[in-house]
Amino acid sequence: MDLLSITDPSFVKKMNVHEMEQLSAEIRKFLIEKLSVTGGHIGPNLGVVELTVALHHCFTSPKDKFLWDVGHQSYVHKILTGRADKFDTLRQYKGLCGFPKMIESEHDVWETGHSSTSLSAAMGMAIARDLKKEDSHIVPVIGDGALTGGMALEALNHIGHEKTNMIVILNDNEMSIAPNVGALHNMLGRMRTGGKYNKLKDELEFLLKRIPAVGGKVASTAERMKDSLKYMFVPGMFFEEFGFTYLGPIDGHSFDDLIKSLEQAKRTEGPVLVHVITKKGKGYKPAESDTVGSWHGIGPYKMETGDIIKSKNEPPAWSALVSETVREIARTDDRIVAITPAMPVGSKLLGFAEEFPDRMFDVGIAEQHAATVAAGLATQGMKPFLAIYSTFLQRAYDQVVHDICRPNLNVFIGIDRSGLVGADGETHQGVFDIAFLRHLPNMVLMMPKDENEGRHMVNTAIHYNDGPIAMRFPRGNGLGVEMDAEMTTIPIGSWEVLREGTDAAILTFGTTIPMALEAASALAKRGIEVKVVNARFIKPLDEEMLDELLDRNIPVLTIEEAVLEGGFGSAVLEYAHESGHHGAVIERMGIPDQFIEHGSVDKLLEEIHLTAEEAIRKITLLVPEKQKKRV
Ligand SMILES: Cc1ncc(C[n+]2csc(CCOP(=O)(O)OP(=O)(O)O)c2C)c(N)n1
Ligand SMILES: CC(=O)[C@@H](O)[C@H](O)COP(=O)(O)O
Ligand SMILES: [Mg+2]
Repeated sequence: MDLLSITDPSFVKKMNVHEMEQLSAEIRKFLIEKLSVTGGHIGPNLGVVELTVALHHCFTSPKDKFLWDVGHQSYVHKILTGRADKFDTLRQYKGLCGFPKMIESEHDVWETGHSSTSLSAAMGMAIARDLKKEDSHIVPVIGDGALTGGMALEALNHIGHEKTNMIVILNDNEMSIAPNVGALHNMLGRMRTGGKYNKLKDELEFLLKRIPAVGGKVASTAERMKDSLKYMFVPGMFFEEFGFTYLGPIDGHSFDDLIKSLEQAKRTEGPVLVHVITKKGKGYKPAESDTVGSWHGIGPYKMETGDIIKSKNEPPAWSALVSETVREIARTDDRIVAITPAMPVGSKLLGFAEEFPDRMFDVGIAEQHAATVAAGLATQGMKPFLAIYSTFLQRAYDQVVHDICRPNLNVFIGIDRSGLVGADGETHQGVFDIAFLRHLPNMVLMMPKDENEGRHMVNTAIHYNDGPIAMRFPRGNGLGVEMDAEMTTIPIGSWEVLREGTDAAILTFGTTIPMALEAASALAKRGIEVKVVNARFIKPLDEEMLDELLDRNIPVLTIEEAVLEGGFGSAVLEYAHESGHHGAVIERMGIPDQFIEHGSVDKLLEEIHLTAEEAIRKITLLVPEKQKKRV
């Protein structure tokens, strides 16, 4: 069928198994073709084609509510709900979002992007349904990786206690981004093979009943022992213990299995968990054979070969630069321990893990746990390196406050993907970390201007022993600058003058430095001399340099690729006020008070006027006498 002609998913309900198999083949082909051009989360989506088709066959969306945990695997759902025609714009500016988006469709009932929220939201919807005496199925789909998120456990605990009608689909493909980790994962592994338990039980009963006279009695005892037998083979029946009816494990690519189990789940009172076994990347060899996690989320690729299309000799990715520098220092400093909450691939920690297998911990999707493990390590004189995306650090805010800053522990937080990340959009922009870290006592927060300064900053952080220190760095590659042979340390709280000027000053750091220098050189052509300062320490400020600037009463423009509210510019305003510079002329540029959607970073910067042109405009207005002289 023509996927582009789909307007709503009701057609799936009338399909037989053969037709659904055909539809699945077409969807797979469509995804492989489209994503070879746009990039995206190809692996997760190829793994849930049959599952998603079966869900739309057995349930009636949006009356029945599908919640896609993390949401990166919702492309098939988007195709079946009339959005196939938008896939050429996937994750692009004003295009199709890569995650569920209520504004796109009534079939997207819950927005995700951050992991492990679906069960809690589903519980909220189920409680509302029951209070309003409505009749619908609430069907969260959660992956084995997302299940390692603490919120999921909190939700299981509540749902099982309330015995709320809900059908949880556990999409188990043994992968998080990288191979999944943890005791939960191991337990699921035993459950996956647990299917043998049922066969073993039948064989045992059959044999026992053949023993003349006593056999029957023994068989019935064995029947009574069934649960303990089950306990022997299916560890703890974890979900049943939580009050769920456990169905599975079933083949997530077999419509017979899927439909039988989903229909049984619909007839079952109380919370049900259907354990569905799928293969990530199913149907596309390069993705299906991926055991590392490279095909979880990917850029454009050559469809025929699976070769990733990448521009040649790029400078190193920031994540690799930071993690490899930590690895280099770790060779002579055995205090260093690296911790990642399920992002070993994105944080480029596989090399560190290979060289120091005892000193790298992937704790699963458990940012709160990761932060407090780091704190615990620091109490014992170790030097933990918490490698974490800015957006996911939001999950561990209280642990940073309560367990790291308050006791003033020597934790080094590498805040990756700081600033706009682009295609992942609203849920992933790393723009809040300055605002939620700057106000924490004892916290040092810095951002390097390029990868050479980044190496010196990592070295500074490792050798800083006066409490928590965080270095934020962007998604993507460095500037390709020359690297110093030797690593040094940078004095904490010291800024750097990049360009002299007497008419105005721009204070900025990291990714917005090139734009500031561009603005300054354009203004110089108009006779306006602008000082550009690398304000590489967001906390503490370089008060000496700031005093010198403010004492000269020259206008100051702060620029940051982070939210304005409570950001670096706010810190400068606060300082000017508190230091008695009440007449200071200070303007700010940064992320406005709104969520920034998906699109290329350049396009997003343009949309929010975080550009050299805007800096020029603001500075020109700030130095009117120079402007008049021009006329
Ligand atoms: C709070 C949070 N931490 C980390 C991530 C990054 N992340 C996105 S998908 C993913 C793995 C999810 O694994 P699973 O739920 O099993 O889904 P699958 O990709 O296997 O379908 C991770 C760690 C995230 N989205 N949210
Ligand atoms: C869905 C999710 O949260 C991750 O897959 C995320 O998209 C990874 O981001 P990077 O591509 O920046 O590593
Ligand atoms: Mg998984």
